[in-house]
Amino acid sequence: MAITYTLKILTDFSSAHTLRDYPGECRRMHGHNWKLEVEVTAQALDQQGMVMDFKDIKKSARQLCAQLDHRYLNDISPFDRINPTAENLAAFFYRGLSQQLNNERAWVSAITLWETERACVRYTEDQSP
Ligand SMILES: Nc1nc2c(c(=O)[nH]1)N=C([C@H](O)[C@H](O)COP(=O)(O)OP(=O)(O)OP(=O)(O)O)CN2
Ligand SMILES: [Zn+2]
Repeated sequence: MAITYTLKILTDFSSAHTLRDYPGECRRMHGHNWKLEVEVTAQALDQQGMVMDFKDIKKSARQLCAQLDHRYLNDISPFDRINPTAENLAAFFYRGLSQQLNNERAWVSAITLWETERACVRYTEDQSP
């Protein structure tokens, strides 16, 4: 029987963006209170009986959010080059947090980014450490 544990933490940040080449009002500058969910998965626990300390996941997620908080996203790399869509932001968080948190036993398995209370993207890659 395969066992899988998936942790999830929630944090948030506020920032403005404009969507380039967008045929609607989102091409004008506007802001969101983004909500970020980070999932970390493992199939075995550490000696403390944890996948990973929630505190470590929250710390890394908050540090990355701080780079975007109260900023105009289109000014910040890589969103000065690629559109600051929910999809591209989710990939940015996935890659950044994977670099910081993944180890031989546990890995960032999904990022869910809520752009509004009614719309989010869930981003995943190959499910392996
Ligand atoms: N696939 C995507 N679609 C849209 C994105 C995106 O990042 N990925 N972004 C936007 C805009 O940034 C917009 O601010 C969000 O629009 P929307 O979800 O429509 O939010 P509203 O609250 O304005 O819409 P309601 O109809 O009131 O729910 C657009 N699309
Ligand atoms: Zn928007």
